[in-house]
Amino acid sequence: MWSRLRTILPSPNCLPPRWCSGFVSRMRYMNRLKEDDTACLSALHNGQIFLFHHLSPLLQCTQRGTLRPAALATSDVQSVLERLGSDGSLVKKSVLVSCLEQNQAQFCLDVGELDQVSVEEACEGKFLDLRKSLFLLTTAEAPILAKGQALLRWHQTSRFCSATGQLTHRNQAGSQRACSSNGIIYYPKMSPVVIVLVSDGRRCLLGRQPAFPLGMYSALAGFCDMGESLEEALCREVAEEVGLELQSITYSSSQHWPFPHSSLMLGCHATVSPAHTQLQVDHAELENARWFSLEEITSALKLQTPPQRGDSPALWLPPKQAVAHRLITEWTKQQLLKDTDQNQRPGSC
Ligand SMILES: NC(=O)C1=CN([C@@H]2O[C@H](COP(=O)(O)OP(=O)(O)OC[C@H]3O[C@@H](n4cnc5c(N)ncnc54)[C@H](O)[C@@H]3O)[C@@H](O)[C@H]2O)C=CC1
Ligand SMILES: [Mg+2]
Repeated sequence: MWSRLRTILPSPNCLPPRWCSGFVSRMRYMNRLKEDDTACLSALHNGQIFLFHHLSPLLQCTQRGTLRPAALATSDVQSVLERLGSDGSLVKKSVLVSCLEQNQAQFCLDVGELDQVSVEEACEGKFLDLRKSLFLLTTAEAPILAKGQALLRWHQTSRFCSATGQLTHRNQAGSQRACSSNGIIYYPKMSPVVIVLVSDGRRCLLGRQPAFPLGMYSALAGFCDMGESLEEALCREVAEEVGLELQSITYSSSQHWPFPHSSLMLGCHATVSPAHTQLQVDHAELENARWFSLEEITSALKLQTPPQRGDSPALWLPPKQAVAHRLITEWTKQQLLKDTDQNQRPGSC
């Protein structure tokens, strides 16, 4: 078995907009807000807030009937909270997540201590589970919600120092917490996860976990063990879950994923020998895994609505925002190109 990691430049839509004018100044401004509590508080007063309720984001319906995250002016959020009987201190629990042009900072805030329906009515929106939201949202704000939820969850579960047992206190941006007794600083935690679309040259391999929505299959994924490289983790996960040995690995792109806790998903393509494609699925990890043809994948990519109970079983793919979807789309394009090349070769009919 051998593996090779080739770093290729992801397609432009995977990259942060660093060539847009103002990118450097925005990044430096964000960095300053993480270090300077007074500047961050002032940015919060002039900024925008995405509200969450018990980690579910607030979405609003657009005039075109689509959903988008509600980016509310901090002053409006402040008035709503005051009307609902909360004192002004709640807004200060916002966490910094992004920055618009003209250095307008964006924050996320969980108002789970207030009545959900009252906030929804006051803000003309609905709090929706983040997983469901990611299936429905098409806007560029989806990653901001994922980041916001991950940061909010980290603060909710990191209130005590694991060395002293004392309370920890956050900075204004919410980018770190410090122990009140010995000053140890804690930063938000992420787990590296490998995700791989395995191909035998003609078909691609997808797996299904019991908790997935009806009909959904995805690329194989798994947490990296301590001490492992990306390549080692990929080879181990594929061997464990489906009993195959990888021949080659190509890096595609990465993604932050907030479920179940924060992960950094490292997305790759891999190949196995067409002579060794027999699967031995570990049913403790996967409900099923199987090879899918290009035709099956292209039909699934066209589906607009998820299969319902009672429908004939149809393949349903992860949402557009998931790196798994990106890997599947990249593989499909590559296969279609290969087919076109073969058909254009002299002598092909
Ligand atoms: N964004 C995307 O396109 C996709 C994301 N994923 C994500 O990938 C992640 C990993 O996939 P799985 O197949 O579940 O992983 P997995 O194959 O490693 O199995 C999960 C098990 O690994 C163990 N584990 C080891 N280290 C862990 C850690 N740091 N945190 C939690 N559990 C750990 C636990 O026993 C857990 O039950 C999942 O969180 C899933 O949400 C999965 C598929 C698609
Ligand atoms: Mg897995």
